[in-house]
Amino acid sequence: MISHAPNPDLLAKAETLAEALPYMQRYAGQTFVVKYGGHAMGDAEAATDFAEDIVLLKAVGINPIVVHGGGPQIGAMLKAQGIESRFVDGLRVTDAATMKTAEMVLSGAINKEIVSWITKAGGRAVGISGKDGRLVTVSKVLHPTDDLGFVGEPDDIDIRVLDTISKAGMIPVVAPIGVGPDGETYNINADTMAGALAIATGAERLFLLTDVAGVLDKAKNLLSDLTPSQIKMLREDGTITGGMIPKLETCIDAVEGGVDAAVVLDGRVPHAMLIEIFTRQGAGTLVRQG
Ligand SMILES: Nc1ncnc2c1ncn2[C@@H]1O[C@H](COP(=O)(O)OP(=O)(O)O)[C@@H](O)[C@H]1O
Ligand SMILES: CC(=O)N[C@@H](CCC(=O)OP(=O)(O)O)C(=O)O
Repeated sequence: MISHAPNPDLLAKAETLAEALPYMQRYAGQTFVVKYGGHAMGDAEAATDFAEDIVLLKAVGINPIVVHGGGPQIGAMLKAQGIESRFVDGLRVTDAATMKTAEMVLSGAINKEIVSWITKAGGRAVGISGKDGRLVTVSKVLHPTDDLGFVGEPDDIDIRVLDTISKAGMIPVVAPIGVGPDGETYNINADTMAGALAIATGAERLFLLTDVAGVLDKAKNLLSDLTPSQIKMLREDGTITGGMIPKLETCIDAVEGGVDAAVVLDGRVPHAMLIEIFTRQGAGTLVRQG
C-alpha cells in the first residue's frame, strides 16, 4: 500500500528547493567570481563538494568564474627544492626560480586538478592563467623597502577569453599569474586577482573561500555583515590581522569597484557557498557598501 504521509527528509529537501527558487531567478545570468584559497582546499570530499557547487551554479544560469590560490602548496614544493619562502606584507618574494616553481604548482598542478574535479562533477571547465589571451597584464609591485621580484598587480584586464569560455557553456578556472609589460611571467596574490576579475567582469558577487567561518570578532563570534567603514575600525582596533587584512581590502576594493557584495566564508564546510547564496540564513561574512 502507498503511504501518503510525507517523508520528513524529502519534505525538508523540497522546502529547501522552494526557498532557493527566488534566489536562482534573481541571480540567473549574473557573474559570480569564486576564489578558492590554498588553505580552503581540503580532502577529496571537500573538493568534490566545491566542484558540485560550481557546477550547480552554472546549471541554474549563474556564470561562475573560479580563481584559485595555492600558497601552501607552492611553499611545500619550494621546500622540497630547498628554496626558502619569504613574504613581505603577505606577498611572496618571487625571484626567477620561485616564479618557475609557482607557475608549475599553480598552472600545472592545482589548476588542472580543479578542472578534473569539475569534470567529475559533470561540468566543463577550461583551465587558464592570466597569461592566456592576455587576460591580466600586470605592473610590478613596487615596495618601499624590498624588491619583491616578479610580483605583479593587475593593471589591464581583457575579459574576452573569460567571455568566450563562459558563453560556450564552460567554466573558466584561472591561476593567479599575469603577464608583464615585456611579456614576462608575474605572480599575483590570488585574492587580488579574484577582486580585479570581479570588478572587470561586473560580477554581482565575489566569494573568498578560506579556512575560517568568516570574519570573527575578538570573542571569536562570526560577524555576518560588514561595511567598508566597519572593516577600517576592526583593523584599527586589532580585530583583523594577518592574511585577513589583504582579503578584506580586496572586498572593499570590489564593492567600491561596483561588485554588489563580497563574501568571506569557510571553503572546507560542505556546501557553504550554496547556503550563502540560496538560503535566507546565509553563511560567512558579507561585505557591502553601507
Ligand atoms: N578577525 C579575524 N577573523 C577571521 N580570521 C582572521 C581574523 N584576523 C586574522 N585572521 C586570519 O586570517 C586567516 C585567513 O587569511 P589567509 O590565511 O591569508 O587565507 P587564504 O590562504 O585562504 O587566502 C585566518 O585563517 C585567520 O588566521
Ligand atoms: C604574490 C603572491 O604572494 N602570490 C601567491 C599566489 C598564490 C596565493 O595567493 O594563494 P593562496 O590564496 O592560497 O594564499 C603565492 O605565491 O603564494
